Amino acid sequence: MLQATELLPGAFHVPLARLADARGAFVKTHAVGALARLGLHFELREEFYSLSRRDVIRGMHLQLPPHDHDKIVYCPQGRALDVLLDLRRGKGYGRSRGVLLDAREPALVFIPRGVAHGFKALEDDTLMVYKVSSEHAPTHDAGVRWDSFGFDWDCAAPLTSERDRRHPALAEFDSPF
Ligand SMILES: Cc1cn([C@H]2C[C@H](O)[C@@H](COP(=O)(O)OP(=O)(O)O[C@H]3O[C@@H](C)C(=O)[C@@H](O)[C@H]3O)O2)c(=O)[nH]c1=O
Repeated sequence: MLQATELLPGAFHVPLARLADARGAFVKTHAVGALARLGLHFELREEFYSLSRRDVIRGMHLQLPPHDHDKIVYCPQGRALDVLLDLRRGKGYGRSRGVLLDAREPALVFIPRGVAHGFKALEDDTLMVYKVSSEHAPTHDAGVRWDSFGFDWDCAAPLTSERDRRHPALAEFDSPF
């Protein structure tokens, strides 16, 4: 893993080495030792992926205590604007950060519990892979409306889910973190 950037306290963008040869490319996406060198200890409980067309916006999602979890995401196909929103009470509350995830320049994003996650697909067939440190708990699967926290998504007509349109605005969200 290459030089990491801290996006929000405890949230990291970590570039991944892409080893290309005549056959194609090789990318290591999980290395416990490299995460530990960033002070990160991650216990995998579930892994899943989503496929999105261009201008799909998913988010902003997080699981609430006691089912809260850390999350690692990466984009092995396509391109996405990945977005984090800090919902941990304190001076950083409500702060957001966006970072480009491009399969051609692989990187992962580590998202600690208490930080909501979302993204906009910048291309058709954008694949997002997730790893989470607790199991899916539908009763504790929460969110904040994607257009309620002042982030510029630069998207006139996003395709969103019914569930994502019903999330509370940031101003209405009662954070347990
Ligand atoms: C997240 C999740 C969903 N599901 C189900 C619920 C639903 O029927 C279907 C699709 O779920 P959603 O509409 O919530 O999928 P989606 O909007 O893609 O949810 C994802 O969004 C991004 C931004 C994240 O950060 C992820 O952690 C995850 O919350 O899959 C599971 O069975 N297990 C899971 O862990």
